[in-house]
Amino acid sequence: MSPSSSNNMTSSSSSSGDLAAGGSQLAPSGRQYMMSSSFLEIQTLEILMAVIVFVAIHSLRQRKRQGLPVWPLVGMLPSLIAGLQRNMYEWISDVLCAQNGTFTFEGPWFTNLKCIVTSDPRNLEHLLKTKFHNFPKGDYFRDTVQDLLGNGIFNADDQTWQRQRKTASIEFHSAKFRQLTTESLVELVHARLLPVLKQAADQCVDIDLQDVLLRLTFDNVCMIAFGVDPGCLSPGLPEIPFAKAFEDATQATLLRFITPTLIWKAMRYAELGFEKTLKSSIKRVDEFAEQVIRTRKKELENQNMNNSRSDLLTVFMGLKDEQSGEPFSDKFLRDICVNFILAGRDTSSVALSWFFWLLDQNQTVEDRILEEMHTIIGQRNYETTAGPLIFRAEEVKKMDYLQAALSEALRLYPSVPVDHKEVVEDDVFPDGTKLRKGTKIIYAIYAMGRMEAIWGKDCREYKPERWLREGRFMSESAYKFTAFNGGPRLCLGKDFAYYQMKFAAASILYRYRVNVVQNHPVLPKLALTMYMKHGLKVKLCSRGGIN
Ligand code: HEM
Repeated sequence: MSPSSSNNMTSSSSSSGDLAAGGSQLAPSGRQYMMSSSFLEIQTLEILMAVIVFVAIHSLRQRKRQGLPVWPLVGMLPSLIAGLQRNMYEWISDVLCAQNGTFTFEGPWFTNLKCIVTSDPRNLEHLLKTKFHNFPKGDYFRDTVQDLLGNGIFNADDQTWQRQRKTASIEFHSAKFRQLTTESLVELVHARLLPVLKQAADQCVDIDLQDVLLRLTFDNVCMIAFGVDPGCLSPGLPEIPFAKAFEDATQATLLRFITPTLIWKAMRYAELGFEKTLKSSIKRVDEFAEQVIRTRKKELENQNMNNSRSDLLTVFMGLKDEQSGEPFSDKFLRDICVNFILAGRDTSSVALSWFFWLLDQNQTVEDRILEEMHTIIGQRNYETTAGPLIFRAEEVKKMDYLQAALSEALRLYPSVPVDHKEVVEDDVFPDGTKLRKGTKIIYAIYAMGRMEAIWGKDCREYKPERWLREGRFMSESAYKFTAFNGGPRLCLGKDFAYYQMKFAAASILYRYRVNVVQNHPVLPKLALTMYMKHGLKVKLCSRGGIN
């Protein structure tokens, strides 16, 4: 109803009141005209209301599919928007639990927001392993993330992907790379992380642990991917423009997935809203990557450093494009670097943040981690007691309970909460869902951790014990626990990530109790990886007398 029609109705009702009182100033013909025109307006309104109610009831009754109302024109979009207001991942989990693990989302008819969402391990195995070639990332995904990720490993299929995977895999499994990662971690944790935490503890100030951990993994991945140290984790926690630009870019890229393609493309063209942010943040990301590539090229020209460096960038610079026989272009090197930063920075840090938050609520789990840690240290020879305690690689590997506690955190809060594939040829999922060529598939990793059918009645509880058999850590099928993906695209950094998380967590827990600040709001943020929306504000309590 328009404001003017509302005013008319008010004035007409008051004039009818005046009429009843016999006090009207209006001539009879004017009065009749007023009455008939208000009558017409009311009738039109009533008809309009009746049509709206009819359409609503009809669509709710007739077209409620998979528990979700399908509205004319806009499909299931209203339900998605309502889900976004609350917590999108919980909304998806609720729908999937009610629909036994698979449902079809239908967006507005004029958009391409239609996809099949699944959390069924049988479908996951089919998707990620058995019929791997029938489910690439696909054109829709590539088009959506192209501006940020280019042709890097996350965004590539077929030979472009295979080439990067093979090279990176050899590198990740080389002794030199393992040595680089272990050494860089000792340096980062002991010379940077612990002093920053000590300062916060000594001064009794709250600290955003997620921010600190993101700085740690950012510096770490830059060291192993680029061979440069950006110094993000240092006293005073300086703002690093590249890190900020990277975060803005990943967030804006995710928004493209929930915006009709035509709309975000128009926004990109007109440089509006999140597209404007994306453009400027990608520019800053590119500037950083280009500078690193230029510097490395100069270094390699001036000195023969090929043998002394073992970072990924140097390895890829030494290779040639199989098709052209030429060295890789700077643009391709930039894509490789940006993809590895995304892979290595935003995953372990957010996983650790959820882990510390869960630990704060589960004292018995923390006690068991400490007990395990002290038993392992107790097996040391006593000639090495001087100086700060630095966990050794073989000790970290023995920490089975800690590994179980981290896996349990990842089960409930996977760093990559949803992932995407596209159907190449018509197919059928093992659960009977028909898949048409070109259909988009979302596999809901977050929801999988909340399925009773997969984990049992206690699926929402934090129980590291479910990962242990006779005290030893036992990994689960990648199609049931998909936090690291599965099949040929299994996370390449999985072993490194566990080592990194265990080393950092043990080094912190050995020295501090991490208390989450009371009433600090903890919610997932809508981004490509599962950041905590408001960070993780904590107070650190020194365990006393430990260096
Ligand atoms: C808790 C930590 C981590 C988690 C939960 C995790 C999870 C994942 C997931 C879900 C994927 C599949 C993504 C996709 O295909 O869309 C993936 C791929 C990948 N991860 Fe990780 N990751 C972690 C840490 C790391 C680290 C530290 C690195 C490297 C420094 C890394 C390197 C990679 C790479 C290179 C891929 C691409 C594999 C491919 O497509 O062939 N990850 N990871």
